[in-house]
Amino acid sequence: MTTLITNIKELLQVRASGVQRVAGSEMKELPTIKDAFLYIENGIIVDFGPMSAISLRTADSTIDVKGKMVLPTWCDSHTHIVYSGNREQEFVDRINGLSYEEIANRGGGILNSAKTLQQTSEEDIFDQSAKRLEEVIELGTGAIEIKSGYGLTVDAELKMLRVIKRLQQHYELPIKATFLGAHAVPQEFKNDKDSYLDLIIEEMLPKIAEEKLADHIDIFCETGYFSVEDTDRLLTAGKKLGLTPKIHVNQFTAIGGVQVGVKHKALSVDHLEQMREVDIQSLKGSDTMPVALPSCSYFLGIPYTPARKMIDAGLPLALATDYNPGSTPSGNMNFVVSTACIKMKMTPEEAINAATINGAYAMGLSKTLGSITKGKKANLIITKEIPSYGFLPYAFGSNCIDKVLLNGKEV
Ligand SMILES: N=CN[C@@H](CCC(=O)O)C(=O)O
Ligand SMILES: [Zn+2]
Repeated sequence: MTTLITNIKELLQVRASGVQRVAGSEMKELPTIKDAFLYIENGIIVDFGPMSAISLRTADSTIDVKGKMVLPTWCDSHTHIVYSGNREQEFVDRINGLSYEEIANRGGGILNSAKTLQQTSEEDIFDQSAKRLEEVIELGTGAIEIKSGYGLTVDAELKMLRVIKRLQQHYELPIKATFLGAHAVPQEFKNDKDSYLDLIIEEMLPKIAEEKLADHIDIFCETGYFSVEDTDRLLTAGKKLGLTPKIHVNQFTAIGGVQVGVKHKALSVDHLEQMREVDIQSLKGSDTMPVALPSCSYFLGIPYTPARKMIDAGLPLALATDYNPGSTPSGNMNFVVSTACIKMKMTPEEAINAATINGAYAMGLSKTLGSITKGKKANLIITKEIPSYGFLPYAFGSNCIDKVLLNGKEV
């Protein structure tokens, strides 16, 4: 099966193979080809270039996209889209003055979602999550990471991970699974957090490894949740079973989460709304990708990750949604890219790099996704007619996407 896309107004994020991520001042550059073509064979990008260099090719289908742009699909490296029900009441409670922390302390928050999920069948969770996944694919997401963490019992955590596995089998896009059993301390372990960690390490992890249900291990390293010592212990255990760390740190307080992540060679450290100079320094020279989640900052009214400081210090940065029922009930990467420009003062080039190649890196997928490169998957966004690529973040709230292709096929 071959597809030829012709008359592309501008082909964005064109990279030679071997570029796995971009950092610091490199993020300001978004390589493009104007008036381009792109050729796909069996779901893989096999050729592209200026229209003037198009050779006589036959294709099973041709898409003429005059006036439109083509770019790699968004790579959303941090989501919790497998959940049950919603938390609109907490949203209203926050409008009326309660804080996220106060709601959590009253048994709301993550524990509220866990209670609902424990009472929902696997089938029902699958159906609810599949709807969200289909919605974000239409919004241009072509690779995604999904976490467990709303189960908090052996059975419910396994149930979540099995739903993720079924999503992997049903959908065309790559899905990475992350085990987040240490998302919150369940009520019954309130005064005995160590026993909950024992349960995770001794019962959950071996089953997950045996059934090959996860690629990554995550923990909410945060005041009132899990400490740096807990994080160290869990990541050590997870790595022994082949799970790569990808962790929640520095959302509300900076307690050393970045350092423990770097120590364990985490693939990414995510949130980073509270960044000290020492945290920026710790990331320098490491292979760990910092990930910002601006929709979470927007929804909770908390600070934004200091992207400018981080990029200006030479760091790479990825952008993701954090789609979840409590802090970010949105999986719209277009909104993330706009908000990064508007609120974090990232340039359109930086934001697009952060949401494509760097997002792919934060999932361990940048060899196959995240750029227009020969040999990579043809997971592509075809925009509507737009004047420039800067229009994508500028026109926040508008849907600028005409078509999404996964493995070269229109969805
Ligand atoms: N911060 C920890 N976990 C999620 C929120 C979970 C929830 O409120 O349900 C996050 O990444 O924002
Ligand atoms: Zn999260």
